Amino acid sequence: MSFRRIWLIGCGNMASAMLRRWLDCGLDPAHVTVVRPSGAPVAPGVRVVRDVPDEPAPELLLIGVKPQMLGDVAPGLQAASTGIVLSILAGTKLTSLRAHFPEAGSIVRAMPNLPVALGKGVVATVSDAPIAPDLARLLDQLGLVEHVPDETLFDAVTALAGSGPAFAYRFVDALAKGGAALGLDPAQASRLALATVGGALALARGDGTPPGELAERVASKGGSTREGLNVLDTGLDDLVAECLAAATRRNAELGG
Ligand SMILES: NC(=O)C1=CN([C@@H]2O[C@H](COP(=O)(O)OP(=O)(O)OC[C@H]3O[C@@H](n4cnc5c(N)ncnc54)[C@H](OP(=O)(O)O)[C@@H]3O)[C@@H](O)[C@H]2O)C=CC1
Ligand SMILES: O=C(O)[C@@H]1CCC=N1
Repeated sequence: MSFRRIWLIGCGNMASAMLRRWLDCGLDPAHVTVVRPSGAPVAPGVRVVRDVPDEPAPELLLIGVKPQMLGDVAPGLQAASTGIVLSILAGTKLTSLRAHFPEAGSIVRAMPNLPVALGKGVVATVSDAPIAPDLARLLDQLGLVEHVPDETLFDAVTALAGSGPAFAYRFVDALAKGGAALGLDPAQASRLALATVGGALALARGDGTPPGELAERVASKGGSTREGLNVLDTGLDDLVAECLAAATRRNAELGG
């Protein structure tokens, strides 16, 4: 048995990426209702409404609005939140979610990232009860699922995995810009950067060799890669650590 009634409250960049994957994996669109102020269509067969329907509560209620909106939307969701509440809100803790949804059967906090649209994302979870098998199946379809039982680490997980795609895209852009600065055609440099990083990650994933070791394999002794790595090694680790710390701090602020 899988869920027959799933409501998504908000369907922006992140929730729509999750829904896209679930529909691709065979979720019946007739089982899905999206509540969004714009009423913008989502996918064929998915009901989209502007207001919370006056109907029996869904089995799964996904909260996909911005964290700052939670206080506005929660009062209108009391009757709708008696099943499983799944929150993807950055920063927002289980205790806060429980306060907003006191009647929820269970509350699951998940932190997905955009590649879930292709089933190649990451979803970190923490919950106030064991995750129901039907929900676990849906989450598994999104990519790597990591349970993070210590919720105090969730802001850091959000920085690394939730925001991580943005940081990775910045690196790809920097590679392309660097190539263009050396005279390559910018469009060609972008293609080269994306294909190079995509291929490098595919190799790392398939190979099982730690990325640090793979980097050493590219850097032939006395060769040019070493010269480049020497430059990165003067500050990349510190810069990325600062980047994650800044994002982690902001997640904590968003949580109030
Ligand atoms: N973007 C990402 O990569 C990630 C985001 N998240 C989390 O996902 C959540 C959403 O982020 P994101 O998708 O980027 O944001 P978006 O701005 O893309 O989407 C926000 C959604 O909220 C909807 N909305 C606004 N007000 C209401 C309301 N009153 N009732 C119902 N829906 C409403 C909007 O509706 P409409 O479309 O009609 O305007 C929109 O669909 C955040 O909490 C964020 O922390 C987590 C991990 C990664
Ligand atoms: O930027 C944000 O607030 C959210 C959290 C993780 C990714 N996007």
